[in-house]
This record gives sequence, structure tokens and C-alpha cells, in this order.
Amino acid sequence: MHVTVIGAGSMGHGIAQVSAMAGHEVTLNDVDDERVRAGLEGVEANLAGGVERGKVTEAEREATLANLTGESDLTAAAAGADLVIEAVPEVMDLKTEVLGEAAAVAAEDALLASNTSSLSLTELASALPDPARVVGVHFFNPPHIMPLVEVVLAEQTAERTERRAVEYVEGLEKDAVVVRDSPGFASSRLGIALGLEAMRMVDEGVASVPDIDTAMREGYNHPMGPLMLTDLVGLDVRLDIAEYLRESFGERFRPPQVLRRKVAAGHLGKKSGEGFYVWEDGEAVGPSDEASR
Ligand SMILES: NC(=O)c1ccc[n+]([C@@H]2O[C@H](COP(=O)([O-])OP(=O)(O)OC[C@H]3O[C@@H](n4cnc5c(N)ncnc54)[C@H](O)[C@@H]3O)[C@@H](O)[C@H]2O)c1
Repeated sequence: MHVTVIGAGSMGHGIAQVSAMAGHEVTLNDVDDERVRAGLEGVEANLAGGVERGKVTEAEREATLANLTGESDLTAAAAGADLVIEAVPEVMDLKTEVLGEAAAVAAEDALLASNTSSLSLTELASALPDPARVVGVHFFNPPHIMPLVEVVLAEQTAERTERRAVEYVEGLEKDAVVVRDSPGFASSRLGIALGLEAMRMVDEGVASVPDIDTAMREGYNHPMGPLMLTDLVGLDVRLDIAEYLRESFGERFRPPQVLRRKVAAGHLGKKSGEGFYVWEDGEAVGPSDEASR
């Protein structure tokens, strides 16, 4: 299958990687050549790490890279695609714009998929020419490690679209759960609720950032604390999701001040080098000064 991934950021490059590893012919798109290159380099680094840890063979690494190309022109990237997945920022207009542009040149029956964490698939589908082919394919971060993918059904999603989306996910050797379109789906709504409450506790000085995370890791057996997870996801991404859930569910999803402050300061988490923690070479080296105040 020809898969076009739009957006080569934290999620897009990983989605391109797992698709190429499963044998699909993948084109990775972003707004300019530099970002496309950064996405491809991200895939190369993941694969090199996989080879080093003995999780990926040299032959798999080479085959994956041979299946993967980058293209900053969306029309060229999506021409004839069988599956288009967008992983651009969590903004409805942006998602409809890129999927609409791609749909115009993709195969006639192409699946039009969104990696949105929270936005309404039904609204997204309504803004596209053939809503029956629209579906949510929600990967988790990082896509090459996390086994779950939520397949989210818009009101208009055809059964055939659902079946093809589930087949694609299973072909990646991941577990698909099918969920009805509801803000935040099954996963983000709960994940964000925990993350926002942890941030309110930071704002109130209840405990330090590492101690809040340790409490959830060691007391509740979470593999990672909610603030570390927020750094991994991206503070800007979580702010967008919280704003959207607040519109849908009310004040319980109001973004805490510390989140707004950090996003305004450009402290977006691992990807910018600082969020609730300071990051060096992909590792958290300690809490950020502001977070520990
Ligand atoms: N970060 C996570 O943990 C996570 C997990 C699951 C789902 N998501 C969802 O995935 C989507 C992307 O999130 P992310 O964390 O990868 O964001 P990101 O900011 O890391 O990457 C977004 C990329 O989209 C690119 N982009 C912006 N406009 C574009 C356009 N018009 N055409 C092509 N590319 C464009 C940006 O240049 C950037 O490289 C969001 O909808 C988010 O909610 C994120």
C-alpha cells in the first residue's frame, strides 16, 4: 500500500517508520525540506537504536529505509496514495485543509485518516468530500514502541473503512481498539485528566515534580509519571487537547496556569529541551527550575 504521512514531527515520523517496517511504500511530508529531513533522521536514529539493542536486524533497517521517502510538496507526496494519515498540530482547520488537499490527488478509495488525540472525527469528516472514508487512527507516543492504536469511528465512517483501518493496524502488529467518536476518545480523556490534576498540584506546591511522578509510578504502578509523560507528549499538544476538552466537558479540563506559562515560554517538553524536566540527549536530567519552584 502507498501510505502518505502528513506532518513529520513527534508522531508523524514514528507512524511513517512503523508503516515502512510493515512493508508499505511510505512518503513522509512536512511544510519544508528541513522538517522532512528531521523526520527521516528521526526514523534513522530509531532504527539505529533498534539495531544496537538487537530489536531490529540490519536487513529490516535497510528494507525500512528503502520503503521510505520524504517530500515537502503535499500534492506530490499524496499522489495516488491508498492511505493518507495526518499528524499535523491539533487544530481542526489545519487537519481538514491538509486532508482535503491530499484527498484531491490520492487514490479514489483512499482511506483518509487522522492521528488526532481528541478532535471530533465526525466534524472532520463533514468538512471532507467523502466522509465515509474518514477514520481516526490514533497512535501512542512513541509509535514504534507503543502497541495500542485507537481506531476512531466518525458517524459517517463506512464499515469498509473501519475494516481496512483495523487491517492496517493489525498489519503493523499493533493492537486495535475501536472507539466511538467522543471528545478525547477512550485514552486521551483519562490521560489528560490525570496530567492536568498533576499540574494543578505543581501550581499549588503540593509536592515536587519528581515526587508527583514517583507517587504514580511506585504507588500506582504507572510506567511513567503524568508530568514526565506530558514532557514526552509535548506541552503544546496537551494544552490544545485540554482547551478542546474544556469546550466539550467544561471547567474540569481548564488548563492550569503552569501549563500556559510553560507553553508561552516555549518550554514544550522533550522536543524543545525543557518542560517539567530539563532534557539532554533525549534523557530527562532533572526537574526544570520553574517546575520546582
Ligand atoms: N505527541 C503525542 O504524544 C501525541 C500522541 C498521539 C497523538 N498525537 C496527535 O498527533 C498530532 C501531531 O502531534 P505531534 O506531537 O506529532 O506534533 P509535532 O508538533 O511534534 O509535529 C507536527 C508536525 O506537523 C507539521 N505541520 C504543520 N503544518 C503542516 C502542514 N500544513 N503540512 C504538513 N506538515 C505540517 C509541523 O511542521 C510539525 O513537524 C496531533 O494531532 C496530536 O494531538 C500526539
